Amino acid sequence: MKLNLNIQPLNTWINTGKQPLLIAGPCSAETEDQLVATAHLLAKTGKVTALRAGIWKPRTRPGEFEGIGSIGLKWLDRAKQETGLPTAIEVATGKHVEEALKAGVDILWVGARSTVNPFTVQEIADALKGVDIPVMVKNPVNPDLSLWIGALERINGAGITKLAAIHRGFSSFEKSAFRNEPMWDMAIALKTQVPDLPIINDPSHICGNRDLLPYVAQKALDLDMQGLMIESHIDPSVAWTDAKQQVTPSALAELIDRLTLRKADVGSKELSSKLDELRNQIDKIDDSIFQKMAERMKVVEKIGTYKKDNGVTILQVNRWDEILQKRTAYARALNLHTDFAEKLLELMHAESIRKQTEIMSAGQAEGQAQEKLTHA
Ligand SMILES: C=C(O[C@@H]1C=C(C(=O)O)C=C[C@H]1O)C(=O)O
Repeated sequence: MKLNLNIQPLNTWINTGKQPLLIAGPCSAETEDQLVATAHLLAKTGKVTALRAGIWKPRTRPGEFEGIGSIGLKWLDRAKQETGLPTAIEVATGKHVEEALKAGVDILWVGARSTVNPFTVQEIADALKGVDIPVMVKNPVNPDLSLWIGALERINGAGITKLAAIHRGFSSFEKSAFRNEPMWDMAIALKTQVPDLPIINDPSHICGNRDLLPYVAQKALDLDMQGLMIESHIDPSVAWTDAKQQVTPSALAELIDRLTLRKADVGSKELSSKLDELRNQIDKIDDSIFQKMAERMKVVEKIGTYKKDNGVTILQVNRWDEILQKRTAYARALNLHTDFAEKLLELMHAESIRKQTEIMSAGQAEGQAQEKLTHA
């Protein structure tokens, strides 16, 4: 289902001339020198679209550096005057919005910890009423697409049409190579539901360490995201926050140079007719996969009826296990990824269980209704 948000195209409110669009700057504004010097080095790379810096930092545990606060807004303004870079900061309260607007900040973003809380988002939205400023909404900490969309709707509802989403990954109990699981499917689902909404990827918070940045940045661009937000510090080794994931401005420039830019627009006739031909093949194959699925479901229905008549349970663990083993081995032989085969089988099995449950309970529901009638 497509969602209608009132959004202005990205190129009407940010300079999309640089490829890729890049918002860079330190995780936190620490001192005036650190911020201004970093900004100059970033501007010198010629690759940066806007300067970011954390002024108020939401920290998980108390007692950590919680941002330099309002004074940093003056430093940010100086950096902007000296480099010409527009500025971007996170706001988490109505008061932050007021102060940022007064200080002439150009772009605001709502952080992941705020997006989870509709009260906070509404407070920010209320403070933005009647203001014409670009706002970006980071995904909520937890993988909940509705919360992300809800926050975008609240900000849009306040009249903000220069709107974008930021994909910064999702918190997960299981430890992996990433600080925040990318769960790319969430960003794809958002793009599918709100195709006009630009999505900026934040490799720094997904990765949590600088080594993984190129991989995530490239993947984001290949998924047709509209830009990147990457943390950059003049000397990451002494950064007060997120030292491991920040890169120097020159390392950032190198990283950007190594990215391969691909176009979303299929463009030329030759390219599009070749793609059309291959897509026709995909259409036919997909149709036959669905026909086979429907055939399988017909057999499942017969099995369901047979089990019902003979008092046999729906779930048959041994048979299910046998299917999992045999089919994943077969999939491997066909060069299909085991995870993919398992997921597909699990989906089919769940649907098979659902269908058989429907068959088993059909009579039951009728019986219960009959019983109610006779007792009435
Ligand atoms: C269809 C059956 O019921 C369930 C569904 C299965 C399937 O869809 O392949 C396999 C085992 C059962 O858990 C069956 O018992 O064969």
